Amino acid sequence: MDNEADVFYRQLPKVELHAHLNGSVSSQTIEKLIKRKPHLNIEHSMTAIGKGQRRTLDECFQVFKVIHQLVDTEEDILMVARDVIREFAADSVKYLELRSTPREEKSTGLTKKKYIETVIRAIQLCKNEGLDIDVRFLVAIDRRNGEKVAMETVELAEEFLMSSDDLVVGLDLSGDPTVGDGKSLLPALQRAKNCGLKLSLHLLIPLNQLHLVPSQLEESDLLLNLPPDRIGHGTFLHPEVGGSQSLVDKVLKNNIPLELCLTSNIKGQTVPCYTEHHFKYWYQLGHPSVICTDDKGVFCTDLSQEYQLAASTFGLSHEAIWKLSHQAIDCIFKWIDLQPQVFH
Ligand SMILES: CC(C)=CCNc1ncnc2c1ncn2[C@@H]1O[C@H](COP(=O)(O)O)[C@@H](O)[C@H]1O
Repeated sequence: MDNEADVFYRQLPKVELHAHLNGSVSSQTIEKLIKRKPHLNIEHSMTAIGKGQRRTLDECFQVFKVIHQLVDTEEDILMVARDVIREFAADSVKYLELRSTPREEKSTGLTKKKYIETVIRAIQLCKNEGLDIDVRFLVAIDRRNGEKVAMETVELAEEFLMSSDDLVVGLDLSGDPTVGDGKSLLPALQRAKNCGLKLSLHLLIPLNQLHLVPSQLEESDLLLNLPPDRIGHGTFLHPEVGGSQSLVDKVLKNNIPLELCLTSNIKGQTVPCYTEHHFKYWYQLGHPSVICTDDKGVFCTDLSQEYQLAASTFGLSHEAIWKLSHQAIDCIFKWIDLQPQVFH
């Protein structure tokens, strides 16, 4: 990215609302982690999906397991979070919401509480460095871990909502969509909502699952009834891709912004190609659709590149892209009390 058009995307003030911490680790940081843990015999090819490559959903989730092996101490989390924040700042991201699943690692003494505290410390250190970026945190629930862990995670998030000086703003529901039962997580999500945590929920079904698993459509319907404050991916909501008009109507009625991650969906094969990405459907409806990276490290991308891809795929002018990035800013004012001048 270095010609005049690229500079436009690079300099565009952007908002990143959907970034999983451990999926956002750059190759430079992975190199540092590999050096710290040579005994794991992890190669860089095991932690990223390169240009033109695609993986099954299951293979994508295996990649996260490899990265988790590399990031298992407080020091690792601190380094990873600081590097990720600096990289987003260097890409002119002015507001970043990181999300991450607190993990316990008995062998290193890491607890879920220390995990969250460490991410918060990284955010504060970056603030002290004077980086031009406002960073907030969503505590994530991995649906694989079931309802008990989900409820414990909500309780932990609730504690930090009170004590983190507005840095912890909400809760994310993520993880392999083919695993676990979203319905059983409803009480935890409802509790989160009741205590003032904002909810961003992954509604993501792989293409090859469509029509085969009606329970997943039912699950999405139930999750939409909460309703969430934002939707991650929303890959199958509209009727043309196996969803339904009633799902679409719920999203429209509640004006729930969508976090859309183009390259992630192509490389993870939940969408067949860029031109068929559901961005087009929601954008044409004029619905708040926020371009995001999902896992910039794993999918070898960044937010500038994702905006540029949206523009070239769907024929958007610089003016339209500017409006799109502004619409993303509007989405966050509903969540937090931010000074608008941050973006000027
Ligand atoms: C192909 C593909 C992975 C598509 C969509 N992307 C995702 N969908 C659902 N959960 C995710 C996705 N990307 C990352 N995650 C969640 O984020 C975790 C990694 O970040 P962290 O450890 O929470 O900091 C993964 O283990 C997974 O639970």
